[in-house]
Amino acid sequence: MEIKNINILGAGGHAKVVIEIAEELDYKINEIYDQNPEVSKILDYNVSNNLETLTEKENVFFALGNNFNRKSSSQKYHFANFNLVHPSAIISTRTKIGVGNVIMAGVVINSSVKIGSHCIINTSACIDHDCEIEDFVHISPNVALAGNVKIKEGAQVGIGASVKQNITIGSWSVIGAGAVVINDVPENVVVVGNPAKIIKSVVLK
Ligand SMILES: CC(=O)SCCNC(=O)CCNC(=O)[C@H](O)C(C)(C)COP(=O)(O)OP(=O)(O)OC[C@H]1O[C@@H](n2cnc3c(N)ncnc32)[C@H](O)[C@@H]1OP(=O)(O)O
Repeated sequence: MEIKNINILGAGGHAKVVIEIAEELDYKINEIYDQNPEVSKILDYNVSNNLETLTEKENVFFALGNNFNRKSSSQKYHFANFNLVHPSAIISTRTKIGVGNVIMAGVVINSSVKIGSHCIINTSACIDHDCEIEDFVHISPNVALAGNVKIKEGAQVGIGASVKQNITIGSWSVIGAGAVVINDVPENVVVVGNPAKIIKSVVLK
């Protein structure tokens, strides 16, 4: 049987879920890295803080919840050319999908969806027909995207939010938990509520 190797960058809460999906899919986890010198263990794995050696590694999977950090890591490291898809996810065979994405338990992706690279499609999210999700996006748990929604680069749709059909959410914007989005959202803003309204600009960290 082919041995599938993976190195993981990130050792926080999100990384725990990524690790368990990789285990479920029979990946061999070579090493786990985190820049925080106070983090030396995750689950039952040791964590290396020597990120210099990570530049030499292949198949690095970015288990980082911060969308901007996944983008900057993708410019530094040899990223994984595969996706980690939980076996319980239901994904239309007509989905086009890049690399480095994690698709968690209970996700449903319907017909003709496009997903870029290094996205998080979190637990039980539903992405309906013809949606387009660009790179470095995070679709949080229990989000519902209706048909033909476009989520631009680096945006985060917060837990439990709903987005009406044909809506576009601008790059790096944040949709608050539980929001109901019925109008297009420009780039670099935070929106909350029902109906979702802009409350501030996004400061990228
Ligand atoms: C597995 C996982 O954990 S995946 C991660 C899932 N997590 C999420 O989806 C979190 C999404 N984030 C949120 O909802 C955040 O509250 C944000 C991004 C919308 C705002 O966060 P902050 O920038 O820290 O704003 P802050 O907490 O200061 O709130 C600003 C105002 O908006 C209000 N507000 C914040 N979030 C929401 C929300 N989701 N819905 C309604 N109002 C909200 C606050 O009450 C506050 O109002 P006030 O000024 O009248 O007091």
